[in-house]
Amino acid sequence: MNKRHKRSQLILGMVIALFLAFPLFSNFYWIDVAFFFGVYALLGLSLNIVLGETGLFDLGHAAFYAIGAYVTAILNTLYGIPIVWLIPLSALCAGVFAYIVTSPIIHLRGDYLCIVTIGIGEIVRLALINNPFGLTGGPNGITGIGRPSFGLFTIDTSMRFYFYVWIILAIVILGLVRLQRSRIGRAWNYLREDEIAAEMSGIDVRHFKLLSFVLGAALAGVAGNIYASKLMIVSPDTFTFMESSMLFCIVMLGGLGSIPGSILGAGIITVFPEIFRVVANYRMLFFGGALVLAMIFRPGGLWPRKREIAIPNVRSAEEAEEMIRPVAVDQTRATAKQSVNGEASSFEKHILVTDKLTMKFGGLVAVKDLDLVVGHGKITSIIGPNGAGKTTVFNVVTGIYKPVSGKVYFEGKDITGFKPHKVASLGIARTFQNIRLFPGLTCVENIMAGLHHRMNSYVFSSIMRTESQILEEKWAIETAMYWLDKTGLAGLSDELAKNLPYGKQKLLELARALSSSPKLLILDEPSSGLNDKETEDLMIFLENLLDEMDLSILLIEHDMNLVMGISHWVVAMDMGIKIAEGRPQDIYNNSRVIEAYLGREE
Ligand SMILES: Nc1ncnc2c1ncn2[C@@H]1O[C@H](COP(=O)(O)OP(=O)(O)OP(=O)(O)O)[C@@H](O)[C@H]1O
Repeated sequence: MNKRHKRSQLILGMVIALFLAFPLFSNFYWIDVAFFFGVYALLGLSLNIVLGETGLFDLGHAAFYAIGAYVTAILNTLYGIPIVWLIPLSALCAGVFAYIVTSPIIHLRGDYLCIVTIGIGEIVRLALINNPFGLTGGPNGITGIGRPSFGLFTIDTSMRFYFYVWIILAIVILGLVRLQRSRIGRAWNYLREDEIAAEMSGIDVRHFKLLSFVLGAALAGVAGNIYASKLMIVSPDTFTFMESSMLFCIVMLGGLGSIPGSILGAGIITVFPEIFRVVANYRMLFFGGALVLAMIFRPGGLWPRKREIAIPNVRSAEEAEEMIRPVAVDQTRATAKQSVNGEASSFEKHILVTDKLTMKFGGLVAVKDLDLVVGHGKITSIIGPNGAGKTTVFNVVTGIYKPVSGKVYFEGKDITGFKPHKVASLGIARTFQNIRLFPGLTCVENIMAGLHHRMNSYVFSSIMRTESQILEEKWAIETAMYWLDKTGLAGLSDELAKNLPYGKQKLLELARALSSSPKLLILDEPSSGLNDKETEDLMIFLENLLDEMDLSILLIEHDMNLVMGISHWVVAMDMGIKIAEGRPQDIYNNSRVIEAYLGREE
């Protein structure tokens, strides 16, 4: 057991001891405060999934809390369904409600999403006040809600509620920690850091955003159930915009994506007002000031998440090889395919084909009727002056833009208009002209993004830590370490991507693309910002990759030495049109290409 592990266990032991001893040295008033601390910790953690992990601004989270509380109140008072049975039902109803209301708006970002979620919160509150179908009791709410009971044991005292909520919280924390360290948690973090890079790495943006809303809402629903059974009354004035704002503060104050941070934030929000009750009128002023100061001096929150990946135990070389093998197997698939019958078919020769591809931005034709072929196992370069439309071609091929007309075929399959994550999962990986990494995540986590679509574990297997999930995680970490090593970044596994120098960031982006075991690698100006030596190393690296992986490469490059040095085929573009194509030497001497770059001699 290492030192860190021992320290964590010691801290955990102390926290449990404090938790058990707390009722012994406090009165009922403070036990009740501790209960509400637990409820707000649950709520903070639920919003942390949406806001902290996924970066989605949700200022209407109290709506999901309300759904949980009202489902419990209605079904318990009208039909006598036991409170404990209503815990999963509250979670389910809040989750389904979140799915229904956020599905149409999930594509919204930042402040737009924020405003719409405020609207959702207000609509729910107003609906509760209006007493639909006579179910919610209007402004007075619902009274007479029962207590949770387990057989003959009923949770009916402050002390029991205290243990009840904190035991549920402990189970929730365990599940969330596991989720955070799984493929699901990483996918959420990738979305928070850079949505386009995440989607291009094979992550279904819509799906994972919805998942975070649904799980966050379900957890808020559980908090609603506990709250309703403790107070035995629910009314709309609990679930106001102020309540949502307070939950927002909990997450921001604690630190985005930090589980201990959200608990600390909940502690501050619930315990401090009680301590400062004598100056009750100035409480909000104090909060506002504290939040401003916290954001200035600790913009990452009071207890930010420390990012590190638990590297699996050192294993024998054979075991490591076994783990990484899937990459090698995938990499060799094309070789076998090409050698069938000696002569490859047209589509086997050309991994990518575009047919009369056209892309417009308003009145500007960025790409016009482009016919492009990328040879199987070859390096094809697109060159052309600034604004020629090269990056637009990449964006259309990778699904970021939908073309106005024309088709894109990958391995003979029409992929025109496919979403970027679908394109990535078919075997196309790319890097970007202006590097798009996940800056706040470690190098290993960045590379693991490329492995996402090759992994299968989901919510249940991640929370339960099934054997297959553990194995898959180990495989992903081993594979990421392999590519880290291969791209010359060994030793930087736990370094945050944003701390790397520019050249290393480029390599990291390349490692992420390669880890997905692509059939076609698309590189947008890979040598920009590199010095001559680094460019030469890159050239050798790419050529070696072709030998080792049987990969096809399509690149945009301004460095003519690189283009002429490694390309098998060069396509020249100007003003959205293909003006020439051929072997590098032919293009080098082509008068139209020279003219496009240097202008016509008067
Ligand atoms: N999202 C967009 N909206 C509007 N116009 C765009 C958009 N993306 C590209 N363009 C325009 O399309 C044209 C082609 O741009 P593109 O970035 O594809 O050129 P490029 O050949 O890659 O240039 P560079 O070498 O400078 O990167 C340019 O005139 C550019 O301004």
